[in-house]
Amino acid sequence: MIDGLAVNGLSKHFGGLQVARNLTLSLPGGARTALIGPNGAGKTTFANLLTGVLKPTSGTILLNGKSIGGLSEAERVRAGIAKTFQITNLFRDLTVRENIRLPILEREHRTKKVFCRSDGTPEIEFEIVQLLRDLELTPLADKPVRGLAYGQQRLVELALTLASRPKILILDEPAAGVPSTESHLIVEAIKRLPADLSVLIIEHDMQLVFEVANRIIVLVNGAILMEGTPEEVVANSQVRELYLGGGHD
Ligand SMILES: Nc1ncnc2c1ncn2[C@@H]1O[C@H](COP(=O)(O)OP(=O)(O)OP(=O)(O)O)[C@@H](O)[C@H]1O
Repeated sequence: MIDGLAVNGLSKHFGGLQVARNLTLSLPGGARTALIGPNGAGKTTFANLLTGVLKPTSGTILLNGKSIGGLSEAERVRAGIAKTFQITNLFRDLTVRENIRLPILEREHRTKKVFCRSDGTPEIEFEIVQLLRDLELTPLADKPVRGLAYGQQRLVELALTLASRPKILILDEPAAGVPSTESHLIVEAIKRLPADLSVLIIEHDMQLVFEVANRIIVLVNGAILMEGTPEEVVANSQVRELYLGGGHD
């Protein structure tokens, strides 16, 4: 059985506009792969094809050898494909702990916002403590989200996503809007993610990409221009010309 995600010949048209062109790639268990490319290259479209927000025009997506093409968004989350929540999904008046409790209750089919204010089962509370620790949020556990720095809020968002116990984690611009003084929080959190989790990072911040990714896929006009190590990508003259700019070194 193929371990992880295998995408084969994935294409998407919006009318006459082709935004994904015959994309073939794999994200094996433990992958730390970045998807980069200029604005409009099709990165978000590709993420939406993986999560089921969009249906492809053609092509297949296999997770651990099984097709997920026919699954809804919710079914794909249950199958193990998760994308980071947008910050607006956080309940700003609830504490960090209460926010993290919500997706766990939901996963356990006990979803009701009112329940997240009080302790769940010992297993649920233990899981929250572990997530808080993994993301170094323990000191902030009982603070309302509204008082946190933006970078810290992004970590809470990541904790919420991890609560679905994903096998494939898509981080869509994890550092977007995070002040440079806080971006190290994001980098460190990504570095501490479970080793066997496959991570796809869509990110414009090249410094962050080079710190956390060991494979980079370059997307241009909906097609893969190249895939390689960060060193190979930086050395590629087309990438330097098209994306990084000729002067990048
Ligand atoms: N629902 C849609 N209908 C029509 N065209 C769309 C739709 N969604 C995206 N597009 C187009 O598809 C192309 C790829 O967009 P996409 O958002 O995937 O690029 P991106 O690489 O994520 O860009 P950015 O880095 O700016 O976020 C763009 O030309 C965009 O205008």
